[in-house]
Amino acid sequence: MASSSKTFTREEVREHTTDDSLWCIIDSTVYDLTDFVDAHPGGESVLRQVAGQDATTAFYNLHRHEVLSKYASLAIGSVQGEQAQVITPLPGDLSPVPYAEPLWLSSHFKSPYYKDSHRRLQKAIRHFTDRYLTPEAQECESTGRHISQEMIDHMSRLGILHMRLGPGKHLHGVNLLDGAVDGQEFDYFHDLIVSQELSRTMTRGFQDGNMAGMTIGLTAVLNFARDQSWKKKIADEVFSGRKKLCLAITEAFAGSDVAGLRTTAEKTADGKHYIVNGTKKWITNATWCDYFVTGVRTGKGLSVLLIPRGEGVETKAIKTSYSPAAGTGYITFDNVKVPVENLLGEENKGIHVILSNFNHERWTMACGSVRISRTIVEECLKWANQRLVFGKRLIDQPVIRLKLAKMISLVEANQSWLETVTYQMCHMPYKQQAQHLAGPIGLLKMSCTRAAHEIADEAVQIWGGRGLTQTGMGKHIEMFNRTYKFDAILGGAEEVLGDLGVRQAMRNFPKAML
Ligand code: HEM
Repeated sequence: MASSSKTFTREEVREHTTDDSLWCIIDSTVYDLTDFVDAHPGGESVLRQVAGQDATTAFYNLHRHEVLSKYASLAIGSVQGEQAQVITPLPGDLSPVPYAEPLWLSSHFKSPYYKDSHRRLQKAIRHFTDRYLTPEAQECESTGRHISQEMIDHMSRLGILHMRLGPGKHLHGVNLLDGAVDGQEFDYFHDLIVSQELSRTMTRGFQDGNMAGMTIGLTAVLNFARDQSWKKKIADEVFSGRKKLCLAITEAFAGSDVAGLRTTAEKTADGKHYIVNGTKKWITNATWCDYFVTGVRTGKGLSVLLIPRGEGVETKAIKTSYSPAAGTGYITFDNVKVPVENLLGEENKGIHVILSNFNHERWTMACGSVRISRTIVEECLKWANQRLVFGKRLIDQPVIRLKLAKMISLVEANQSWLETVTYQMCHMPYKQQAQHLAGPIGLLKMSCTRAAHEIADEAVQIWGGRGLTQTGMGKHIEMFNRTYKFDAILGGAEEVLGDLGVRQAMRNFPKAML
């Protein structure tokens, strides 16, 4: 952390113990805290108590390492003949902490699934996330500000928006992270990497605010638009970041029970328009979107319409337990006139459009949920290793080790299952995926979010009050414990997905008897 090449002996540091000159040592770096004492969020007295001393242990018991980067200007040099021991991660770095990375990224472990292009992509997107996305994400998460247009433009230029939709023709010829991967080569493992790396910002509200509406909504346009040039226009607008799009299915009347939707679309007498009336609730990104991919009731069934924001469309923010950065909204459609050309798929057969979207959405959520859980494990391992209580490190208590063992096992098991399912996705056409994988993906998502529930619970117990505090050392634990439920509800509640998995397994049950 030392920003200056000056060196001091420990004796010299010991002479600076007054309000006129107050120094201390943290990890071999010498800090001049004279002008900082008044401003220290932890108060003045604690700094006076360590004046002239080595405060390394006290510091790491109370602060995250990143505090030192933020206040690097207080460093005046280092202790003669000593070197800083604590690792300061640089953007893009892999974590050396055990279980902090999936096995395929840990030295000594092999995986049959990942090729060079996956490794290149992982490096590039991690660097992007650490360097650019995380600082904005952390700020938006706490202030509730929506993602900036600059960030959207940046992601568009790097093809990150395109990659969010998974493999497909929309990636052909697109520059993906300056050539990290060719669009034709992009498979579901690349997709998994993008999802997992982006969720490392540890900002669950912002994570959805980061174009989740587009991720789950634009696929319906790409797969079901009836006119190619219209499809291209919408896709270009959204991929370029000029227009924002979200998926508007859920209503106060119907959540996981899609068939219960009540928003109606009636055709005008001349057959050129639909008139849409109804409401939508909990719609991610709704407050700032231009297009709404909307589930509506049309006479004999459900249909899906792309509704542009305009006369009769109103959105208002819904306060949820995660950040307003997600743009979660309530939408009202009052006599909204929508051209029939905006129909996606066939009239009255919209359930097919809606359901075909679900698998990818649920799988993406499983990717994110496991990755965030993993970072929580890393946080807990670091904390248990550095926290001193009752005269020992937390990790020296068997009860803490047992909690960690359970958390690690859950994460590793789910990541392995995720990779197995992903491998199947890579080897099945989209139609077969819907047939064979809807059940397993439902069970996988359920497993990941049940695990998240256990992990959040144990993590807070390990962290105590810090796990309930939005700033400071346990901020990620607090965020996770407050928001892990979003993955357990959005995209299909755990119970509904578990049920789907078992029902699908029973559909072609053999005549097998005990
Ligand atoms: C370079 C030196 C230091 C800097 C830049 C610094 C900065 C900060 C900051 C930013 C916070 C707010 C909480 C957070 O963001 O983590 C904080 C809290 C605190 N600091 Fe420091 N600090 C330094 C050294 C120390 C030392 C040596 C001690 C104790 C011996 C100390 C004791 C505390 C305490 C008790 C809190 C409140 C912790 C809590 O609320 O959980 N600080 N410090």
